[in-house]
Amino acid sequence: MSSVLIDGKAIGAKIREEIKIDVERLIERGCRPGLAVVLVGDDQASRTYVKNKEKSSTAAGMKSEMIQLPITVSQKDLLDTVDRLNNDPTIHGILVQLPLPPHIDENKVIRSISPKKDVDGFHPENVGKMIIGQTSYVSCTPAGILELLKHTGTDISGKHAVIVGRSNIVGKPMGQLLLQKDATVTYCHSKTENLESFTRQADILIVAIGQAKYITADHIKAGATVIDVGMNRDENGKLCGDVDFESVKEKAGALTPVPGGVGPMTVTMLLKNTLKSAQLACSNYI
Ligand SMILES: Nc1nc2c(c(=O)[nH]1)N[C@@H](CN(C=O)c1ccc(C(=O)N[C@@H](CCC(=O)O)C(=O)O)cc1)CN2
Repeated sequence: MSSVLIDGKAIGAKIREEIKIDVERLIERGCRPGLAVVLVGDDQASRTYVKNKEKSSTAAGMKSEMIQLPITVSQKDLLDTVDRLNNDPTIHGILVQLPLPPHIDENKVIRSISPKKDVDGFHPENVGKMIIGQTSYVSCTPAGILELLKHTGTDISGKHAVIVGRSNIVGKPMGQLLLQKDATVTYCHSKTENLESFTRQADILIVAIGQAKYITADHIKAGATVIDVGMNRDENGKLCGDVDFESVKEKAGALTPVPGGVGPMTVTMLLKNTLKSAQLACSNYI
């Protein structure tokens, strides 16, 4: 393997230790950060992520409340649950696990979360602030990727960052964050013609398309930093990313693995946002 492996598990663990210390400090001052996670239905992957969030927030010393609602829950009951959490002073961060079942209006649910407790950074108020460079909660996966780039000393300013994928929670905010760090940003997506002609120009390539091992060594420039956001199962049922790790590792300068790359950073950034929300809320009465 010629490329540097970007170890999100290790970097995330280091940041979580720092978060834990700050949580202890806040508790000493009478304020325990609280995170509420709402899960609708029993999708296996979502259950795993939610359990992980619950476990990680508890390990950081936070209060953790997991609310599981049936897949048949009405939109009203879900909005009422969010409303209750918005008004609970012991809860500083609220997230509703995505995806939601089709009968629920996802945008309406996201908009119902108080922007002050929107630790996922999905509320339009936080997205808008992020785009114009104001302090806000930033979507956890792109925020985690920025941390990975920082920890690996990757130059961003003036570099060409190519984002493959344009979701609201990863691709779009990722490009904006890199733009703020003075990268030249290109967005590619399912309708992009001749994808390789763009990805081969990338100094930093971020891939979030949900297609197992789609990006191969032929798609990349030698020495590029490649960040794999994918979470798929291969033909043997083994977890894999959107990047063909085995071929790309021989050509990239640095590369994230799946698992152990971006995923652990997503949860770490969630804890960081929850801590920040608690610090802000508690500074009002401490
Ligand atoms: N409300 C939200 N919903 C969803 C988000 C989100 O940020 N907020 N992101 C994804 C899923 N996700 C977090 O919720 C997530 C996915 C994967 C991981 C992770 O740590 N993956 C591990 C492997 C896990 C496994 O073994 O299955 C890894 O990459 O090492 C964390 C968070 C969609 N929904």
